[in-house]
Amino acid sequence: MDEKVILKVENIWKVYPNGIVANKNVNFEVHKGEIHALIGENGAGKSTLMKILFGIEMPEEGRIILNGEEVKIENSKKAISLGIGMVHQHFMLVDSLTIAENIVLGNEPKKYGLFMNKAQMLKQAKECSEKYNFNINVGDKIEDVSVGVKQKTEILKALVRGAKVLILDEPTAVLTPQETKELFVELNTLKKQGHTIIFISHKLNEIMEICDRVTIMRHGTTVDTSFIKDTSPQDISNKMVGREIVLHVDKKPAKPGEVCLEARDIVYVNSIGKKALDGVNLKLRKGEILSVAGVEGNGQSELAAVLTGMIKPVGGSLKVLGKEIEEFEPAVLRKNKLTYIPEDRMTNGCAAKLSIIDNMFTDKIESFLKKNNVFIDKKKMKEQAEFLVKDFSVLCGSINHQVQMLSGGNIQKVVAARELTEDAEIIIAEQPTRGIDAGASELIRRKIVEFRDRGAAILLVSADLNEVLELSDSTIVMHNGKVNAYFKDTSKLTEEELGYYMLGVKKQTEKEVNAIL
Ligand SMILES: Nc1ncnc2c1ncn2[C@@H]1O[C@H](COP(=O)(O)OP(=O)(O)OP(=O)(O)O)[C@@H](O)[C@H]1O
Repeated sequence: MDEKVILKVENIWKVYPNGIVANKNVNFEVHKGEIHALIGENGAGKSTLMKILFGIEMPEEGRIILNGEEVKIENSKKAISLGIGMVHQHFMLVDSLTIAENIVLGNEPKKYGLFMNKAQMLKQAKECSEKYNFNINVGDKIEDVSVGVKQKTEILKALVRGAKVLILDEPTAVLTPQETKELFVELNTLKKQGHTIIFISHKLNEIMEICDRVTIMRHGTTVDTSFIKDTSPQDISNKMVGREIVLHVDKKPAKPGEVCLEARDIVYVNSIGKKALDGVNLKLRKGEILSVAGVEGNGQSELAAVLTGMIKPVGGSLKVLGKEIEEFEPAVLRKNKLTYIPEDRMTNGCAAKLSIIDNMFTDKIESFLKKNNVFIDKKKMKEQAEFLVKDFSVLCGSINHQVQMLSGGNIQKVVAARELTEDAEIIIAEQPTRGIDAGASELIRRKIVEFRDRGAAILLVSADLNEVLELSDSTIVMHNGKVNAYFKDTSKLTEEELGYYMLGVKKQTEKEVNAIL
């Protein structure tokens, strides 16, 4: 066995109970001390392969060789004992505990073998964060820290448990440019200390910046591995989808029309009594894309939830298409032609156990009634669902498959296909392309611009600053439940500048912020 290879998978096959072959004959080799990117379209089989390496799924066939020896990884405990760690996109931390407590959770140092030794625990956590040059205060509570710090905690948790191979699932999806830079410095430190990192991402520019090699998956199998220095974003996208992906969406200047959504002094208090929205004002006009930027947890999600009737504010007023809305109810708002792509697609975006076709049309049954107004035109419904599946490139065996059987990105495409309907006049799109591959992301971005050009109003809540800068005409930035900046013309902004407002390092005056009204 080649000395430099730390992990090798050979001829892996994984067939899910519904017959979907998620991994077929996968061969993948990772070198000791490298940052290795794994990229592929939604549904290409990346998560399945990583779940196999972390013991969440077992393959039907194939071998995993770690440090030259064949291993069986029956569960995550075994993966951890073998030195494999994984940081998922959704953090698995206890909010009410400190960073240190989270890091040692399950392995707490004990006094007399009984009580938690707090001093020892803090010391251990501090030493670990210093060893890896992580600049954090281990005594802080998770509920008080930024997303970037939560992510560092997750990485430290894996390192404390002895991870030598670290799998990171889209680690930059929720980070500001500054936090991403910091993460990359830390990853390079880990690399220098001999750790190996598998970096799953849809972001080609980041892969080019931080990774040493890249493996491309397509239709369940690994099709190519290259050194980053020998490849290019175009080359990677060609191998991934068989064509060059246009990474930029052209758009003409906006022609904003009348105001169709107006929120005044919105206040929302969350379950722990904190003002998650503290007097938010905004006006959204027809024919414009207004984006809401912010580090996660600064009120953007709550704002989208209030505007779509998912949660009730304790103060403020809302006008939709010129009418004052008394009841902030989803049904009332939807009647006013407001549609919503929620951030949490599994909880709010779909009924996971229902089929794709049912998810697409549950609230549009009336439009499929036959002339007798009794029976549903199932043929028309099927045709329409098949059209949308094709139009949004949803990878699925059949429109009758349960949504929970789809890969994350494909679930998002089903939700987007359902919400970007012909008659939508106001679209609230929250992280619409998160977790979506570059090709499908290009398609959704183009559709959003098409809707704008047709006169719809779009409120785009996105943590992806490249998306904010590319799509939006105007931008607001949220920090600590308030709008702390309003930019009428996004084209003059840079990611770095936005990052400063997102972190609260910069702040506009109230007059500048309220220029939106
Ligand atoms: N639990 C499951 N049951 C049945 N089929 C599944 C299950 N999980 C995934 N699949 C299917 O396996 C295939 C590969 O999915 P996987 O999640 O590995 O893709 P992926 O490359 O990680 O996609 P994404 O980028 O969207 O996360 C897809 O066709 C998906 O529908």
